Amino acid sequence: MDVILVVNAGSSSLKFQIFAIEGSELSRQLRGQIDGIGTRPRLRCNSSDGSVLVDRTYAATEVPDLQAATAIVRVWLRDRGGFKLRAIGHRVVHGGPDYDRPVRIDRDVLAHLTALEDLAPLHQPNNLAPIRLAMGIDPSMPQVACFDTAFHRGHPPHTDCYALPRALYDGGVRRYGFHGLSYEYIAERLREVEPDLAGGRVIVSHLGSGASMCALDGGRSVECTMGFTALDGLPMGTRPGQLDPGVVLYLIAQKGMSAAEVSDLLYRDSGLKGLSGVSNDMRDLLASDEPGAAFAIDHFIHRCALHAGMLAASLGGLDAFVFTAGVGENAPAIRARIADRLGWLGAELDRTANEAGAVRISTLKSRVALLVVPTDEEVMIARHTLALIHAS
Ligand SMILES: Nc1ncnc2c1ncn2[C@@H]1O[C@H](COP(=O)(O)OP(=O)(O)O)[C@@H](O)[C@H]1O
Ligand SMILES: CC(=O)OP(=O)(O)O
Ligand SMILES: [Mg+2]
Repeated sequence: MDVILVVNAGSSSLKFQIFAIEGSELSRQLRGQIDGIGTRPRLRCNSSDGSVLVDRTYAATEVPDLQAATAIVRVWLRDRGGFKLRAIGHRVVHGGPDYDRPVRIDRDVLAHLTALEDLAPLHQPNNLAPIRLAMGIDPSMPQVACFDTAFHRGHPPHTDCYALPRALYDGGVRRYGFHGLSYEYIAERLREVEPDLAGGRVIVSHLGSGASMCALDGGRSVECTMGFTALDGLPMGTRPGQLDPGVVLYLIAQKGMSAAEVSDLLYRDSGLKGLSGVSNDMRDLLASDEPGAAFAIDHFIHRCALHAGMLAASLGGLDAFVFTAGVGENAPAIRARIADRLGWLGAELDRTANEAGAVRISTLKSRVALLVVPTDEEVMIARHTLALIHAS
């Protein structure tokens, strides 16, 4: 069976899927992930009919990082056999100013993407490591990079610039936005499940370990809370979200911190983890009695509400608000608190539907449709990969 392997290295998880190629169609064969990397690692993989192929937990020290997770997944996939690998599609978080669509990877592309590693230190090195590994094993294997940033590349310059001297914009310092594969998938999915809303004004809130919101106007991205890097916008598992740059200057000038120390603080020790002193994982915070856990959640909800207001302003109103990703799909208590803060926009939560995990979780009289739509960055990557290998 000819297949495409899709690899998606997030900040706390490694997700993978295998799709059989059936002409111009794809059929999912298996879907797996190691999540909780460094905290509570768990390898799970299901076949297309939902049956469990593996479900195994590890000690945090056994899977401390993405590299260890990649090694485990590689061995597990190799032992399964039965697939003829035709191409590998990768999620690559940062595409910089030059890539506004997926690209077939060669050594030049890889060098270009390597130069962006510092702009996405939690992701880009992890995204590129499996590309290099596969290139070393079989240089002729087609590999495709699909970017988080590409879906947002149509933002006009006056919205994706910072108010800095123009030369910096020209040199690439601009708001790129991230989670674009997730937003592209949701925009397509909305056309199937909610065609009337898909053409309207929609905010998608991708609330996972990394978190952002995207304003979709008629299915096209017009704003994203993330910017030059995936640090901006909402508070996240270990990242602070929006921050006065004066804090960074203060830490360097007054506290004597090096750039590397500030980077570690902002990428690894802030967000829910830094604020709560308990965990970066929303599940742990929801289960905790520590006052820090409740405080971090209060902050998260508050910032989500503020950013939702900003994006609603960018759209000039709101027709639908979509929850997705790890927290958005699985935490009804968080959805309820965010939905309550959208009341001024006319949103009204149906609490029973929310607890039951329905797709539409707003009441019939709600002026804003509240939806839960599971994301699938991997199928988006597989579609792009298939299109590129067919085109070449
Ligand atoms: N049942 C749940 N309740 C609350 N939060 C959850 C639940 N399941 C997963 N999460 C949260 O989702 C996060 C992972 O989201 P995900 O989108 O998979 O992240 P990423 O792709 O950034 O690694 C976890 O850190 C956890 O906080
Ligand atoms: C861009 C980003 O933060 O991605 P993730 O949520 O997968 O960590
Ligand atoms: Mg993710």
